[in-house]
Amino acid sequence: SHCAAKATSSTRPPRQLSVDYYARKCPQLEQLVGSVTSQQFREAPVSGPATIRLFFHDCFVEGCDASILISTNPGSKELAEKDAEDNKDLRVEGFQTISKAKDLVERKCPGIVSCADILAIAARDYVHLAGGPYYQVKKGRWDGKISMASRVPYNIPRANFTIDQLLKLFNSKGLTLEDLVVLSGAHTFGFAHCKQFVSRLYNYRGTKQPDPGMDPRLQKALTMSCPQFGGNSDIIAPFDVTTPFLFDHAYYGNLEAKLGLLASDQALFSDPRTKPLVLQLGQDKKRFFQAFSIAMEKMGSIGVKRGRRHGETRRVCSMHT
Ligand code: HEM
Ligand SMILES: [Ca+2]
Ligand SMILES: [Ca+2]
Repeated sequence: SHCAAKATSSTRPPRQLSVDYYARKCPQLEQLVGSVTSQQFREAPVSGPATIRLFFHDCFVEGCDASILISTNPGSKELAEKDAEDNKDLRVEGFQTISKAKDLVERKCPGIVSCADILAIAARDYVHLAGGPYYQVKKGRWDGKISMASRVPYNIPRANFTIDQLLKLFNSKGLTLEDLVVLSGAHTFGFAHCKQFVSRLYNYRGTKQPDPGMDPRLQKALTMSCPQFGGNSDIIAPFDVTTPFLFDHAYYGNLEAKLGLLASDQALFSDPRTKPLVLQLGQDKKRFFQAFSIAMEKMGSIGVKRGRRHGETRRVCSMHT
């Protein structure tokens, strides 16, 4: 009847992604993206961590909709997401990867594939290229119409967040305590600027002492690159002192050894809710890889859009259509 029809249309099933979404319209999509990511990876390995972080920052603001890729309109008062303070340190290599892949995909399958899906595929490619797991990527995300710097701050976690703050934010995205621990494992590669951890090196919480949760040898080494005041703001340190370019489970072993770089990393080991999982993942690479694949799929489906009302398919990822 009339009422039943109305009920179905307003309670549509959750927007679903699928592995074979482009099977008919762009069957060679993954190869096209793969040719770009493998070349970029050879020429600039930092493209890996750069792109995975880009994907994370995209999904946490407005959902996985490529809102992070939009450039601020010259002359506009409102800044786009990528120009927000918390996104300033996203490396260009991530943006370049997506722009190159999109150019190639547009040549072969014009007007078909969203930038959001290309970002999800490229992130997976780099995880695998760096030695991590290979997992299928579900597709069907539309690109978003909104990109506002003002929506970034309360959606992106900070290096000094407590586990309570991290959990609250992750829960608000539909992610669990386990997802938080597992996804933080992405800090198995890549780098952070001194300002993100310098508060742990000299005067931790006003004690005039370093953070007791940091190994003294790591603390010493980091003070060499990061002076308390007036250092070079371009200096970076690896998240994983043992294998900074390899996607492995060393991150968790490092936390056990007090070698976590950010306070938010080391907090995963000091909090009794997350410590058991850190210990397990540190001992079991296979388990970490499986869990990471599942958690990336979950993160990759946050706030997914479908249809013209909320979405668009861009020709150029940095510009709305
Ligand atoms: C749990 C909360 C998290 C916090 C507080 C956090 C914070 C940070 C910070 C401060 C940096 C350094 C930025 C810089 O100085 O340039 C960074 C880098 C990075 N983050 Fe996270 N992050 C978190 C979760 C994640 C997640 C979930 C992922 C991906 C799944 C991720 C992937 C990365 C990667 C790969 C880098 C290195 C980027 C590069 O070298 O270019 N992070 N993160
Ligand atoms: Ca987004
Ligand atoms: Ca590593």
